[in-house]
Amino acid sequence: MYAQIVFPLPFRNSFTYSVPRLLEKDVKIGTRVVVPFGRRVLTGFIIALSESIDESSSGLADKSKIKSIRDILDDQPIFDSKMLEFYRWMSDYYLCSLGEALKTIVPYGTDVESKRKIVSDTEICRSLLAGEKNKNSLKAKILSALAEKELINISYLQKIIKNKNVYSILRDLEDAGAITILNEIADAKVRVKKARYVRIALPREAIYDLMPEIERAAPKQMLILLELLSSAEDKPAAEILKKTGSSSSALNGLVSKGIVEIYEKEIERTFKENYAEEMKDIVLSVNQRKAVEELKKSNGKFDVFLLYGVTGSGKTQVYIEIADEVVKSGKNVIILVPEISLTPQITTRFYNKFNDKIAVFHSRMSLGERYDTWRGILSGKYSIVIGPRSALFVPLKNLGLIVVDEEHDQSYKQSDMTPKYNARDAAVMLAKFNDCPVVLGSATPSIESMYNAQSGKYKLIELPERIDNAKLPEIKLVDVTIEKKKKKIEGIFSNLLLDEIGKRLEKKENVIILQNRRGFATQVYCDDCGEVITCTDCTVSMVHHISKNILQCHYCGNSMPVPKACPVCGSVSLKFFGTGTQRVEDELAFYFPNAKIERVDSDSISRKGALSEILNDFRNGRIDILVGTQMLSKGLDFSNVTLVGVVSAETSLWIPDFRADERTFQLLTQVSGRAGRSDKKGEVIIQTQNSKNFIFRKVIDNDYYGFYNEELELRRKGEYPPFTRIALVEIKDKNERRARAAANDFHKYLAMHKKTINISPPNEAIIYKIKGFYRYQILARSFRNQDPAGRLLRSAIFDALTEFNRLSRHKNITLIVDIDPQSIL
Ligand SMILES: Nc1ncnc2c1ncn2[C@@H]1O[C@H](COP(=O)(O)OP(=O)(O)OP(=O)(O)O)[C@@H](O)[C@H]1O
Ligand SMILES: [Zn+2]
Repeated sequence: MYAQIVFPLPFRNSFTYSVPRLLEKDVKIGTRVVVPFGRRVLTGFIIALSESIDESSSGLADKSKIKSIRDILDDQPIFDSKMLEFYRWMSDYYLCSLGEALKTIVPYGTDVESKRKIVSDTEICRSLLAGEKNKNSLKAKILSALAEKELINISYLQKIIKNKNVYSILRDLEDAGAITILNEIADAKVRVKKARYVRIALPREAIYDLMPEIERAAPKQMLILLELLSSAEDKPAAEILKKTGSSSSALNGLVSKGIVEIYEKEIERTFKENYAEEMKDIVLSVNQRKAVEELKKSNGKFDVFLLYGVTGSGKTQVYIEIADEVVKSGKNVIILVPEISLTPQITTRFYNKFNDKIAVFHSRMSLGERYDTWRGILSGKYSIVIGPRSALFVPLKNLGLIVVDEEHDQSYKQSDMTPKYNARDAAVMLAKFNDCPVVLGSATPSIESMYNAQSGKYKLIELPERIDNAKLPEIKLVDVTIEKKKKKIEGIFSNLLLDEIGKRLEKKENVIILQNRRGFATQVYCDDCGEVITCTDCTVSMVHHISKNILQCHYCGNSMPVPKACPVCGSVSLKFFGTGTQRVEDELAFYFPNAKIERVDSDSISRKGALSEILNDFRNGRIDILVGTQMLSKGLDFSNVTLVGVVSAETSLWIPDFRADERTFQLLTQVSGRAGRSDKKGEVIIQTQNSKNFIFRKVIDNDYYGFYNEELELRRKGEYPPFTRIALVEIKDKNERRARAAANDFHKYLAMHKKTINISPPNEAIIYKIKGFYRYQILARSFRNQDPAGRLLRSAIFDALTEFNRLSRHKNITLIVDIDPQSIL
């Protein structure tokens, strides 16, 4: 039997392996296997099985060269043939290999990787070294290292001789009998957790008979027995020993008498959310009921719905109702939410309804907790999975519905790793392959999704009103430049905002203050020469963090002490500029010394559980004011919040990116939507230096459609999505010249397609250097009417990649293709 295997690596073809007789009964399409690959051992996915192979077509010269599978990792498939079609689409659409697409199924840390070691015959190595004429040659260096040590890791060898190209020499040495290369499989990073459990091995009657004797001779054993008899369930050995204060010798005594047995049992690691809310009894409003009825019209078949419901319109309850219907019909549901660690509220509400039928994923879980939850899904334990973008790829069978909450959110885009998928768009495809409906919900739908709804591709459902007749908040704009002239601004706050905060504190109402930059001051510059202190590895300014009194780069994490003088001219008049959340918190504490203030940003909530605690305290009135970044704009539902303040609205508006307006509109509308969600009226004060920008009018008027229409025109003029399909190619290297040369090369190959697609010249990226890499970008686009599915665009890039890898002298640089990029910075 033969298996076709793909690897989570950039090569696109599959490889043929033979299946040893012993493993034949366990190999299945969709399982992971461990196989030799070149000189490594890798984990791959079986995508096909066959009894024989067609030697002419597989390009194999010799059947005897086919290697065999070593091991099978999964006892059941983690994907089926339908899923395989979906992952083929992913690899085709995002231009990655099938193996790279399949890798998204597997939770991080469960791969088996190879760690290779060399065992050397030091004698032979020494004599070979003596025979080397050039003692500075690479071979001589390798030999002298091997003559010293009998056992050495290849990676360590590469490090001490400062050269990676050791393989061909090592192969020669192995042929010469000087060394043996061992493949040692390093264990996966996560494994099933097991613990020793104790159970009673005799009938109770028999034990009662033995008791008097045990009590007399071994009182500790008696304590253990009583503990075991007191509960109906088996207990972990460690727990029993601790509880009875006895040592393991007492327990072993009972084992040797045959009274108890010790066995191994799997411990399931689960995450317990600290945040809790009571379950409300909810009767759907008329609009909610209508929405649910609309959704049910799909009859379980593929359909895409855009649920546009204003903030506080009760979208969550609509998801819960429809999910409940689907689960009752025997099918399963995936709910995607943005960066779930930030939204314990929505998970808690689902949890209250579905209890142990629901599996929750989020970034605060440990690897073990994730792995166990994942295996629980595979074994069919759960009907609903809720999580961030990666939850789309869980091995949940029999899918009946996908919900993407806050579909406009940027965090659905994978921006760090290949494939750079957008989980919202992938969700639509996954629903298509499974022939089930998908619901995209938002109070600020993305331009693309609304365009699809307007053009009839998606079905639009609206929730135009807030629950319980709550009104949308009243929004006021404060022009900081004008207020400064009138001397109506102190520090970073306008008098108006300070007054309003004061009023809320008196009334014991709550306040949310948004400033979308973390740190204290976002720029440090020299007042004499104008030098701005930037990161040594990135072309961005360093941010002052006051708690540790350091400057930190938010792109690479580099930090340094605050300099005493300008590094260029030596002047001591360094100025701190730009406002981060720490400074906002600091100033608020100055104006309102008696208020309880907490900060929510990625610095302050890094500790597990910190966010849940803060939100609990906020809900229970132990915190008056929350200050934070965009984290505060997402889905928070606290009825006592009556004021939202935005310190400076332009943090995202000035970013030179075609989505800057859209992002800013969404952020301001969403954060405003946290105010006035109950009978208490809400108010929002937005401070800006840019009051003329059109988006502010739209935010103030709660005019989503007005914003949409105006922005759509700008996109049409700028030739951006949804009118074009775009792809961003990033070429980067630590060597500036090489990066530029490679970008020019790639551009040359891509330009061969300039009849069908529109290609920008290779430009320096706006952030030219990140983590020491110089970055060049090429923006490619095709027009929707000529290339509706984006096929021309992708095939042009694919061809250029092939040519580049075949011909360019610079192919060793890093090249990243981003289809449908979220930003072009
Ligand atoms: N039919 C109902 N009757 C009473 N209360 C309801 C009803 N539906 C929802 N609610 C409550 O209304 C509040 C707002 O609902 P929810 O948080 O789902 O709004 P949302 O549309 O998701 O808003 P946002 O987009 O701002 O996150 C919640 O506290 C929820 O429990
Ligand atoms: Zn940096």
